[in-house]
Amino acid sequence: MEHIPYETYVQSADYVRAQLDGFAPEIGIVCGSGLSSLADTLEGNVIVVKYDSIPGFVRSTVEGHKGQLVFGMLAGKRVVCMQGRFHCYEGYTAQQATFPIRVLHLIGVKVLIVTNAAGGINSNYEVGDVTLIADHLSLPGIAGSNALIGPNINEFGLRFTSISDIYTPRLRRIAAKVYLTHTHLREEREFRLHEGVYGWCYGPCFESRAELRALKTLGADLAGMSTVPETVIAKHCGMEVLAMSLVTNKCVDRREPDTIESVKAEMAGQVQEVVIEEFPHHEEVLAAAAARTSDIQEFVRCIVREI
Ligand SMILES: O=P(O)(O)O[C@@H]1C[C@H](O)[C@@H](CO)O1
Ligand code: HPA
Repeated sequence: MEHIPYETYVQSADYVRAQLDGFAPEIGIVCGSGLSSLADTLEGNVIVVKYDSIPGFVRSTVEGHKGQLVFGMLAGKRVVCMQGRFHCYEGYTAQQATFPIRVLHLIGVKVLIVTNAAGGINSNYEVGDVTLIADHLSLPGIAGSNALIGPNINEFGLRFTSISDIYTPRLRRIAAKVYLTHTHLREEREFRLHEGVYGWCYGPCFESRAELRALKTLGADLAGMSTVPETVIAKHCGMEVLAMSLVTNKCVDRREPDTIESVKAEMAGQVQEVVIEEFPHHEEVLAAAAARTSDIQEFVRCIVREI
């Protein structure tokens, strides 16, 4: 794996800063699949910097991820939105995928809000619900895919970083309070908020039934293909982190019916019940995100106001 040296991040940050005419964002927002329009709500003198112009940035290859940084004001705060993120399943190393996060840190971002689309493993979760991420389960991380692998860059943080409080309690409390005090979000818009554990899966396959059962047993409420490398890198360089998932589909973890038993029953002339199950696909993810995008925009705007 090729190590990205500190100087490359600095060069990239210098380039981005030079486009900003003195604007210094304090809050960064990563827009998940289908949630790019969060950036459309920025106000003031909005500045757009395309990823393909920034040294060190790779290319966004996934539909629903535009590939640009958008700078502007949100609820009175200076903000930068990542309209599109990089995923390891696109063939990028965790360091390449998280490169922008360190660049945001270098240009002054102190708080990172990460959004994503995820599958609901927890059977109480419905499509359209939002979950504050309280913790994550990173099987790839445990097994050796961690964005911090390689020489430590001391300028960013410690070799051994505790991630016990990676999802900053102060920010989760703000988000919870916003939710509980904005009755119209809960009542008129039927916006349900949970708090749960995000299970990072490498992708790009959606998970098998057995994998989902294993994730559930291990304590994951959600399955997703992003976020964890970004939040680990953000924590390493001292940012406060708030992460939330939009549940875009329900995960099917039911066992496959036993083929031998069903063929036996068929041969004995018994009529078989046909169970039609909906498996996830990316179009469904984008559609579910589009349906909730304005509520999430409002939720994030209210949170940003309180930070
Ligand atoms: O970037 P996020 O995590 O929001 O996107 C999810 C995971 C895959 O990229 C995609 C699957 O539909 O949505
Ligand atoms: N699994 C993994 N990632 C996802 C899913 C899912 O079901 N839905 C959206 N992103």
